[in-house]
Amino acid sequence: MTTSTRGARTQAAPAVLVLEDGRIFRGRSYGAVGETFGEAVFSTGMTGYQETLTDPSYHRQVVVMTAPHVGNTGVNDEDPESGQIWVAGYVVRDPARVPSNWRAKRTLDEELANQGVVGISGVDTRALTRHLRERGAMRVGIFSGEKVADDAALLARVKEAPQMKGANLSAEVATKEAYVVPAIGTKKFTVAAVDLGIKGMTPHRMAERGIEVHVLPATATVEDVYAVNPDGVFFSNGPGDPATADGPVAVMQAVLERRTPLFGICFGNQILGRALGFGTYKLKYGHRGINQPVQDRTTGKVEVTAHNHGFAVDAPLDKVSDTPFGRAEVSHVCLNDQVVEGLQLLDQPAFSVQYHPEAAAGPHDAAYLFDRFVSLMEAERA
Ligand SMILES: NC(=O)CC[C@H](N)C(=O)O
Repeated sequence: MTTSTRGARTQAAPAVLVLEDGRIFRGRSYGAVGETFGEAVFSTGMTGYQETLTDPSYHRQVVVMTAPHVGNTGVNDEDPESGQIWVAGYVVRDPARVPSNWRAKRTLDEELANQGVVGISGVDTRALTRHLRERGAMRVGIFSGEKVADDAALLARVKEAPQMKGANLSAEVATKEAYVVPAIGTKKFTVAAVDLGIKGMTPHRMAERGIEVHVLPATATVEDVYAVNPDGVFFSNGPGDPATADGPVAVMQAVLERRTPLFGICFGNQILGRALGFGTYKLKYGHRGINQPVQDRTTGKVEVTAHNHGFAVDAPLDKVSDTPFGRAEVSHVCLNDQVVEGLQLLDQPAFSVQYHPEAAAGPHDAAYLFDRFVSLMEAERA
C-alpha cells in the first residue's frame, strides 16, 4: 500500500502511460501498482473527484484530471455515487501531500490502492489533454512497478485492448436486484427507474420531491417496469456505446406507446434519441467536467452544467422532427460545440437531457428538470 506522505511518494514505483498512437508519458505509481487499460478521457472538473471516480458511466475509462492538484480533501464516506470506484485508471499531475478536510477518512492514494485501481502521478496532464483534444479519445494503458516491459511491447498490448465504440456495458455496472429508494416526506409519486449505471444522487433528487423510486436492473422488461405501477419512468446514465442498447430502446418505445411520463439522463437521452429514430455518434473527445454551458432553447436561458458523455444524439437543431411518437425537438444545446444536450416530445410527456441535473458533482442550475418531471406526472394525474 502506498501512503500520501512526501517520503513515500518519492519511493513510489515508476509508471508509464502509453497511448495507442504511441505517445508516452512517464510518472510514478499512484494508487494500486500494476497495469490497466481503457479509453483515455479528460475531465475538467476542479472539484468532485470522488463523484467522478465512483460514477459507473466511467467504467472502462482512464480518467485524466486537468486540475493540477488532486486529492486535497482526501476521501470521505458521504460523496461516492456508487459502491465502488469505476474508472479503469486515474491520471493526475500533483497529488495532495497532506490532504485536509473534516470529513476525510483516508487519502485518495490509499483509496485507489485499497480498491485496486491503478493510477499514475507526475504526468503533464495539460499536455496529455491537449493531445487528446487534437487526436481524440483513444485507448491507453498504465503500467507500474519496478520492472515493466519495453515501450514497444506495452504499445502492442494497448492496441489489443477493447474499444469503447460498440461496447455494451450497462449490465456490468447496474444493480442485479431491484431496490426501492423511499420518498423523503410524503410520498406523491412512484417512478420506475431503469438502472443502466445510475448515480446515487439521481434517485435521491427524485426522493427529495416525494417520489418513491423503484430502481430496476438494466435488463428490466416492459412488464417489470409496469409491475411497480409507475406514475413515471426514468432511464439513467450509464457506460458504453448507446448503439448497443437495443433492449432499453425497445422498453422505452413501449413506454412511449403508453404515453407514461418519461425522463432520461445522459445514456437515457441517447436512448430516447434512438427510440425516436435518431442516430447516435461518438464525439471526438467528449464532454466531461462541471462547467459546460448549455442553453435551454425554450427559455433562452444558459445553464452551467455537469457533463460526462463521449457519445451524442444526431438530431436536427433547426426544425421540429416527425417521429413515430409525434413531434420532437432539440430542447437543449451545448454552447461550446452545438452538440445536442436535450430532447423533448411535443405531443406527449417525455423529455431527456444529455448532461447531469443531479449535479454530483456540479452546479445546481439544472435542478428544475426534476421539477419538470414532477409537473408531467402531476398533469397526467389531473
Ligand atoms: N454519463 C453517461 O450516461 C454516458 C453515456 C454514454 N456512455 C456516453 O459516453 O456518451
